[in-house]
Amino acid sequence: MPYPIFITGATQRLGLAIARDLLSQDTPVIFTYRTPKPSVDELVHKGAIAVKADFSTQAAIDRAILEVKAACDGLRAIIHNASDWAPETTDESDGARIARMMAVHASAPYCINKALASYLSKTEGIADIIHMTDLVQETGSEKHLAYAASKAALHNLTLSFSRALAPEIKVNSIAPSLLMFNEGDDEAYRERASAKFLLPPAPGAHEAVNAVNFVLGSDYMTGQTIHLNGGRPLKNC
Ligand SMILES: NC(=O)C1=CN([C@@H]2O[C@H](COP(=O)(O)OP(=O)(O)OC[C@H]3O[C@@H](n4cnc5c(N)ncnc54)[C@H](OP(=O)(O)O)[C@@H]3O)[C@@H](O)[C@H]2O)C=CC1
Ligand SMILES: Nc1nc2c(c(=O)[nH]1)N=C([C@H](O)[C@@H](O)CO)CN2
Repeated sequence: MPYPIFITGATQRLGLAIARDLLSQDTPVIFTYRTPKPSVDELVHKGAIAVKADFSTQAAIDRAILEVKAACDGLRAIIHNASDWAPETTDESDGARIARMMAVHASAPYCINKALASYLSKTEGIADIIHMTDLVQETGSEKHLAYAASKAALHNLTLSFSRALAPEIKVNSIAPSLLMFNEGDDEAYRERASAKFLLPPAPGAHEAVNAVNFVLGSDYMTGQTIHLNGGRPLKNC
């Protein structure tokens, strides 16, 4: 039996597509979820192990790490997908918002990678850590300042962990921009967004699935970012 892949926030959209794809390849999966929903049961029914975790607090991050350690002897990979695309208008103080964004996108991956690196080292061949980041780590975002800053921190962790964990563990990022629209994005938003890309935006979750499989299949790539952004940085530059 191969060691499992641990994926955070795996019960909707990109994370769910990645988890389903791994299970279809007979790769065991351990996943976290925050909100109970039918996809939790679906993944468990397919053999995955569920860990309930809200990464907003350090205590919850530490609890999740203990649960993952109890659920396996080793890991093939960790995929940090859990994320909250919080705008600057959320009903909380600025201090609370930046602390929460940093907890979910930087503290959780940092603590999980440090705590589980020895589990990854047990895998036969090279193990992987994949950080789901975002184009805005490089551009910033006037509507999602705290979110963008925390994704930039995660990008930086890709660089540091790739140095610290080689050669046993590869560490890479996948940095999307608009792979999927959200429910509630109206036609005007979709048209405005589409004008910002060289390629038609919102291609779907399979783009992330393909990128994950490429990273897992490579023995010679670490500290890198796969940019899935439809050429957005080159539009009108
Ligand atoms: N979709 C896109 O176009 C883009 C995606 N990305 C990145 O790709 C990844 C996947 O994107 P997407 O599928 O759209 O993400 P979603 O926002 O749809 O889902 C992210 C998941 O993260 C979980 N999550 C949110 N907050 C927390 C928290 N505090 N603690 C634990 N889990 C939490 C949610 O869990 P639950 O549902 O259980 O509450 C949710 O299932 C993310 O890292 C995202 O930033 C980057 C750029 C563009
Ligand atoms: N956790 C999430 N992060 C992001 C999402 C999302 O829905 N959940 N969406 C985006 C946008 O598609 C953005 O890329 C469009 O400009 C970014 N991050």
